[in-house]
Amino acid sequence: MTATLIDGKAFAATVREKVAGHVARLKEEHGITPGLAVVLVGEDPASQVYVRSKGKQTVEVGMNSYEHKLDAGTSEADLLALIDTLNNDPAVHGILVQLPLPKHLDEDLVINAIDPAKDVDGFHISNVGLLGTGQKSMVPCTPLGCLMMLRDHHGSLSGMDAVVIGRSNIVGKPMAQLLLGDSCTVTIAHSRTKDLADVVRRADIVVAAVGRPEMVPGDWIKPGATVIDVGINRIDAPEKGEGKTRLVGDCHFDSCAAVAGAITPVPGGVGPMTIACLLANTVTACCRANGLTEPEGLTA
Ligand SMILES: Nc1nc2c(c(=O)[nH]1)N[C@@H](CN(C=O)c1ccc(C(=O)N[C@@H](CCC(=O)O)C(=O)O)cc1)CN2
Repeated sequence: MTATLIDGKAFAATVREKVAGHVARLKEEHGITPGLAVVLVGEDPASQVYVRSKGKQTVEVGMNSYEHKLDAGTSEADLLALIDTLNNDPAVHGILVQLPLPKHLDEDLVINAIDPAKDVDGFHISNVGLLGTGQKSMVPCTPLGCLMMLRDHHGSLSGMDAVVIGRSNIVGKPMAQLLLGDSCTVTIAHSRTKDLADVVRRADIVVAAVGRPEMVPGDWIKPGATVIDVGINRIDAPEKGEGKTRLVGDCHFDSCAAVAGAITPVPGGVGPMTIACLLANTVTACCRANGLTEPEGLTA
């Protein structure tokens, strides 16, 4: 491997430390404790792990955590009623509904019921519009984490060629907006993109967010490029024993790392930054709600 490893786990720890410092200041100087409400509907095992981790890390940085675990059969009306209660609760500065939701619930309707000022996921249509027009918004956590790591590694991103593979509302589209905001020349590639390999080969920055295990091989990567791997895919790992699995990204790590200048690993890359940025967004939302100066370096 020749690439520098961008250690998301270590970087996330520094973000959490900064968040904890701001939380302590909010308590001491203003008597305010930021509060984050996380809503989980159903029993998806991965979602349960993420929600537990969010609650634990929220408390560790000194904030209040409010967990709402609802039955898989919860009606849309009951979920919307809970969101309304949280929207009107002054102790709650951030609201997050864990995705995916069970099939009978309309994700767009539910997300757009959250007060945009408390939408720490940045998925509400108002925040999407504000980000798209370069205005102050809540920024989705995963792309924000990627941007923080890229800025930390490169300093300025101005003028760099960036290719985002994947056009999801949660990662691909907001990631492209953020890179554009930092004056990159941005291409969004997807499943219908012609000559994907050639498109990716032009990029100084590759952000892979397609959810297809090891789809990007090293020979697609321009020598010295920075590879940000958003994918978290569980695959069979018979080499570890019968029935065993392991996590891989959307990029084939060994071949990409042999060519890239820098690369994020999976696990331990983008994933830990997602929760760290959620905490950062909650502090930002709390400061904005109280008319206080928001923390520097924790937003886009
Ligand atoms: N409302 C939301 N739902 C979902 C989001 C989100 O940002 N908001 N993102 C994902 C899940 N997610 C957080 O919710 C998340 C995914 C992965 C990680 C992480 O740290 N992954 C580890 C590996 C974990 C493992 O061993 O399985 C890593 O990459 O190192 C954190 C958060 C979908 N839903």
